[in-house]
Amino acid sequence: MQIIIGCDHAAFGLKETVKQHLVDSGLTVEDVGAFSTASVDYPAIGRQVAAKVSEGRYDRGILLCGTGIGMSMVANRYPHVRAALCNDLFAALMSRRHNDANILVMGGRVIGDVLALEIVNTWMATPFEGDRHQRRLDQFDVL
Ligand SMILES: O=C(CO)[C@H](O)[C@H](O)[C@H](O)COP(=O)(O)O
Repeated sequence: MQIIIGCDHAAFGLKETVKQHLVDSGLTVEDVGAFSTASVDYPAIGRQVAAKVSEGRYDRGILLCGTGIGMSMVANRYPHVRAALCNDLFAALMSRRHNDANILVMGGRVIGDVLALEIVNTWMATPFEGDRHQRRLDQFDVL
């Protein structure tokens, strides 16, 4: 599975931790930054990740910012992107089972590294249940 990851300055440390965890798990990860804690504007990073997932160039994306809210807003403007803000394990589980989320968003100022890695593990391992949930996803793109 090909993963693309991005963050802003507020979640740089968490991004490094998550990226290393994914690489250690044998996954290929493209990192589009940020590459330090110097202040950057999160939309520029969120757009890179969302565009590549939207185009089908990556199976899954991970976006990290201070709260996760701004990255979620940016990513969900792209067709075929289902970005889910998951700062807890239940949201991570359900975003995969019911929403087939293809971008995981977390807030680096909200959760700690240990919980974040558990969320990543859950989100990566949980399959989409399809059926009635697919019917509902099919109703997303009405414009
Ligand atoms: O949480 C955010 C917006 O939803 C962003 O992730 C940013 O991290 C946050 O706004 C950055 O704030 P800062 O005061 O510029 O560090």
